[in-house]
Amino acid sequence: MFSQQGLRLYRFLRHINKKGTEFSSLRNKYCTYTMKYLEQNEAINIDQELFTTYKFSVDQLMELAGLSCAVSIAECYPLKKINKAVLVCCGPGNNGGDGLVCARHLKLFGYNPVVYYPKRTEKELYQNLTVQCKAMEIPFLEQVPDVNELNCTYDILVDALFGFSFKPPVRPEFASILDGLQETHTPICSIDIPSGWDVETGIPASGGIKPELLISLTAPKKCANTFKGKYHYLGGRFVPPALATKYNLNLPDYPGTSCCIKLN
Ligand SMILES: NC(=O)C1=CN([C@@H]2O[C@H](COP(=O)(O)OP(=O)(O)OC[C@H]3O[C@@H](n4cnc5c(N)ncnc54)[C@H](O)[C@@H]3O)[C@@H](O)[C@H]2O)[C@H](O)CC1
Ligand SMILES: [K+]
Repeated sequence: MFSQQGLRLYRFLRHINKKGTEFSSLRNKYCTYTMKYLEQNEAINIDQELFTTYKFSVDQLMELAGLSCAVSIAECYPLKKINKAVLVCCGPGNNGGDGLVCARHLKLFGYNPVVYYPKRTEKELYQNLTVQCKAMEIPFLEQVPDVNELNCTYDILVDALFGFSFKPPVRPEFASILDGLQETHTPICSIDIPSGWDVETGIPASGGIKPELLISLTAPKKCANTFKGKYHYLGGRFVPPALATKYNLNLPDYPGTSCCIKLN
């Protein structure tokens, strides 16, 4: 029960809160038009500043990045609407590391991820991420899956092959998996960059993969301007405000405590 004064205070606070929500959603609409789409060098520089000036470790950022990818995928492909088999294709760099983290979180969310990780590195971080996935009974494929397997065995494909350090053209060792991803009709979720695309100009003129979901990390890169898929998400909620200001990122407000935000 409210007193008259309490009721007035309650209504006033509700009004302020509603205005706050309206302001936030207006701001987000504005931000989707003015958000900075990064050049390759800007993405690399921001990444470096996070490590050097802000003293983050790769493990910290990768965990948050991979988690935000798993949450975005679960929002777009909820378990009720889709079966659970997910193939996570991981490349040799940090984009591949995001994929391994994403696979582990998808498993915790109730999906059945399988990892394809053809070019492994000796670095301790990647070895640990691999052990963690295996300890969670996530199988690793030994052979490159063909297009028939991509179509028939999996409900979702996660592309964590290359991120913002990719320099075209694709080297031969990744040609068959990228060909398969280009031909398949199973939905593809790309982490940060659709693999094989130029980070700035986007899909190659000769053709490339066409993801249904793109999860941009930190801020979208210029190639996201040519993305025509169903869902564009932003993840990697770890950017210190001063860094966002320095690079004029103009990021939208993430809703509440969420680690990702839908941009379209
Ligand atoms: N600040 C952030 O937003 C964070 C993003 N993260 C993720 O890290 C990637 C960028 O990682 P990086 O290790 O710099 O590079 P890539 O994964 O893009 O790839 C490097 C890897 O790929 C090889 N390679 C490059 N070009 C080719 C090619 N043409 N053919 C074959 N192989 C190629 C290269 O030799 C390297 O081995 C970013 O996109 C995010 O996904 C972090 O996780 C957290 C911070
Ligand atoms: K990718």
